[in-house]
Amino acid sequence: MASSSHCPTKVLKARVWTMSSRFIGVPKKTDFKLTVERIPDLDTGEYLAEAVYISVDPHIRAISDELQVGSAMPGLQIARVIQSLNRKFPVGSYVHGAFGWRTLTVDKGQTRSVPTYVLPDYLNDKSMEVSYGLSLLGVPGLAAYFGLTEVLKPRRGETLVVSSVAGGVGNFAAQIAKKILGCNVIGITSRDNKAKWCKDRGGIDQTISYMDQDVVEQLNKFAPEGVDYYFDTVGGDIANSVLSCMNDNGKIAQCGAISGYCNDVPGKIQC
Ligand SMILES: NC(=O)C1=CN([C@@H]2O[C@H](COP(=O)(O)OP(=O)(O)OC[C@H]3O[C@@H](n4cnc5c(N)ncnc54)[C@H](OP(=O)(O)O)[C@@H]3O)[C@@H](O)[C@H]2O)C=CC1
Ligand SMILES: CCCCCC(=O)/C=C/[C@H]1[C@H](O)CC(=O)[C@@H]1CCCCCCC(=O)O
Repeated sequence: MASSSHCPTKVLKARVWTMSSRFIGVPKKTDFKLTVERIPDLDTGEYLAEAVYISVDPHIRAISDELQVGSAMPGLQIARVIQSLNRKFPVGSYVHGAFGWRTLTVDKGQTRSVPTYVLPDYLNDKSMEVSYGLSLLGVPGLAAYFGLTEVLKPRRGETLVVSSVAGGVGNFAAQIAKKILGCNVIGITSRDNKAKWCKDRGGIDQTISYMDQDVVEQLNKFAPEGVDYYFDTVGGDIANSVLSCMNDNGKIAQCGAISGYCNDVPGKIQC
């Protein structure tokens, strides 16, 4: 029997956010409903985890047509185990799981849409934070790292453009490309304040604020010899602009297309 602080008599309730109406355009507060769910006593092999961080991803909007109205919102979490009848998930450990937008989850450690796992012992390093399990050391960091090292494979000194460079995935991609791979990195974001953060904190070479500047004009200025690689997460007009500045045999990693996620036409995501 695994060690446990399991208390069968206490009634626990989870707060669960559900999709109360289908999204039209950008989701509104009224499209969500907060519900309460009773947590059953644990069975053998189960553990109970309390949400510490919930990741609210753009991806969820993109797949929302597949969700049932009234169902719980899906999403990744870092949750802390507070009761356990499963040796692999001891009380006090932090778990990465696709538990959705809910405060308490009973789980068996099975793979859901992504694997469920206890965070490795990087937490012993005081410079590391639990939230990194959902960011740099989670799916956004992996998407950035493998998109660069397995798909694009840029070489030192080559020019790489990253869109949504102030976002989770884009900011990791740009920093890995600059600080580890030694590329000349141009980042695209909406506004100057975000661009400044990417340059000052992220060390990105050049930035373009697409709300205030002409993307093609700026690319021609920063990359007069053309763009070698494009790490794209937005699609749409920005992607078309970058494409027009690509060199022959340039490479593109299509990692997302956020500009189309809030389209009202079901199933139509413009890349
Ligand atoms: N999170 C993940 O694990 C993964 C995410 N992706 C994809 O990466 C992309 C970004 O996701 P993520 O980094 O998590 O998201 P974030 O929420 O961290 O960043 C999203 C950013 O996208 C930009 N954006 C929003 N709408 C538009 C638009 N219409 N046109 C151009 N840019 C827009 C905004 O930045 P700005 O103000 O600069 O426009 C916004 O801050 C998405 O396409 C997603 O599907 C892919 C793989 C994994
Ligand atoms: C249709 C647009 C795809 C854009 C790519 C993207 O954003 C993908 C992100 C996910 C990745 O494929 C795996 C993930 O973990 C990312 C986001 C998290 C999704 C949570 C799903 C939770 C659930 O299904 O319960």
